[in-house]
Amino acid sequence: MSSPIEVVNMSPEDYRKRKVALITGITGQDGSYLAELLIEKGYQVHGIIRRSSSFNTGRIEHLYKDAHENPKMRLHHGDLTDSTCLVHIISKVLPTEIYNLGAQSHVKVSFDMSEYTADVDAVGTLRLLDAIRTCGLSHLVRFYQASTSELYGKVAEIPQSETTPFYPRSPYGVAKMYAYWITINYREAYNMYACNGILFNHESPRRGRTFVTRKITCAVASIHLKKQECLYLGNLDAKRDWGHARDYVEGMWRMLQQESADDFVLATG
Ligand SMILES: C[C@H]1O[C@H](OP(=O)(O)OP(=O)(O)OC[C@H]2O[C@@H](n3cnc4c(=O)[nH]c(N)nc43)[C@H](O)[C@@H]2O)[C@@H](O)[C@@H](O)C1=O
Repeated sequence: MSSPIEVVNMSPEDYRKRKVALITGITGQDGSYLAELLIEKGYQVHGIIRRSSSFNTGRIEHLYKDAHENPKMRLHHGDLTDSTCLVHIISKVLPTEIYNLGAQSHVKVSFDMSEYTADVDAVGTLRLLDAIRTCGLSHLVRFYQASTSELYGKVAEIPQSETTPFYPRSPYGVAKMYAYWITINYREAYNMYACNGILFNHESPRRGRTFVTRKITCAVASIHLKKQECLYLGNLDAKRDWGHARDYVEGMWRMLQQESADDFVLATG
């Protein structure tokens, strides 16, 4: 096994051959599908999880048994609000690819917790990008930023395209707007391979129950089982493009396998 000094002195090609991924937000819908995909592709996968008094690893339990039983996956306690731990984890793991999927991702909640949303979603992205620099890995690591169709917010045209101007309409959208531009800024200022994936809504059986698709499907099941009588919803005029999360995580991986970094939109059309 190579020492950390030998690893950071490798050529970018040899460094990437190690196939080590670090995922923030690994316990979420996308993180769990991405971890599965990367393990299948022969990556060693590392995930950052937030400390919680209750178990929050339900979506990745089938992948993570014990570090001794599954050496392909390791979890680290950490948080996007804590730069020290990000530097510590990155310097230990020496990832070849970093996927920043960690976020306060609920649009409605971002109005109730706007400062927290900005701290995690906007400044958290900056902390992660800067941790890569602090570890001296800017020229070696490939970085994926989970951007969002919420950047289009009050849409300037229908349908949206790569050239549609952004107009975020929530603290979530505005925080993600900062993350989008800081990713581009690090790409241009430090020549980092850093991509934004602007993803439209994507769903799966692993989608959290507070998002509208799962709220409705779970309610239908509960009503059928006579455990619930009615369902209360909010704005019914919104329109959404829905893809499947499993397809979209493959898109994330492909964005990091290009010759040069760019920003991409994923939607079903
Ligand atoms: C791309 C984007 O995708 C997601 O954001 P979202 O589209 O807001 O997701 P949602 O499932 O909460 O809402 C869908 C629509 O449905 C409306 N809606 C009506 N009634 C209820 C309702 O009762 N609950 C909820 N949650 N929504 C409702 C709601 O107002 C909205 O117009 C996140 O992953 C986000 O992180 C992201 O980046």
